Amino acid sequence: MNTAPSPDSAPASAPALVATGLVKSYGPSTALAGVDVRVAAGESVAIMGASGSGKTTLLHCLAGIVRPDSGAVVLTTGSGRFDVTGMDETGRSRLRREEFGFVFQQGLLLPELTAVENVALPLMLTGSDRRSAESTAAGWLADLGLAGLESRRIGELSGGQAQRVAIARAQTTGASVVFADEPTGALDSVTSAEVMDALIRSTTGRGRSLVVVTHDESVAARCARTVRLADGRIVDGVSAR
Ligand SMILES: Nc1ncnc2c1ncn2[C@@H]1O[C@H](COP(=O)(O)OP(=O)(O)OP(=O)(O)O)[C@@H](O)[C@H]1O
Repeated sequence: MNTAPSPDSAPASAPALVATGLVKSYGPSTALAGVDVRVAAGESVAIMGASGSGKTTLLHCLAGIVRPDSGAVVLTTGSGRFDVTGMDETGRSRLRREEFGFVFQQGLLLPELTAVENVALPLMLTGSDRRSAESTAAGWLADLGLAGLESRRIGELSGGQAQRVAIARAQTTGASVVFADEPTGALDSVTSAEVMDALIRSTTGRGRSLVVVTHDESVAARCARTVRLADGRIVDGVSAR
């Protein structure tokens, strides 16, 4: 990342995301009832569980999108140690831009932009000029097997191609951790396998961590470890370390 947003004093070390005691309620509904989870550098972790078990809430707490009612999330990267839960919204939003990448089911790509413009956007938001951002973006598109499709708008791509554009976009800023929520939910099984391979290769293959929320056992099987939630608690796979 360019500049460390308020790191505390710990020395730089390999990226790792450590959550302890996460509790989050929405009115009377308890989404997380005390979750501890650790994601090591270069590790891929699937989060599984029935609908309503708290998967997306956990992912959002880990990524600093949602602040838990209690508990802590700490990210350690080469840039420093970040108290994700202790930061204000401005700090968390900067952390999300600079240290985290996101891939969602629908990709959240901007349909009016081309593939290369979508991938270049996060770089331009962190200060790169258009020419160098698009050059880096084109490199990521090629890495994900999309060379030649740079100028296509998102609607002119297949679902699998669009998800690979979303994966490229999540990588451009050098994210330490990539979060994916049902990244293959809209794809057939063959395309899903290809997209998961691309996602894993471009993240853990480069030492980044990957956290994937999925209902699909075949997607989870491609991750190094699966954490299972039931009623806001981890029931299996608490930590490999
Ligand atoms: N913004 C919100 N407002 C109110 N309740 C919420 C909100 N987000 C989640 N919840 C509730 O918290 C619980 C956990 O939701 P969450 O979306 O984390 O589960 P999930 O396991 O991801 O479910 P699904 O697989 O259906 O997406 C559910 O009871 C849900 O209704």
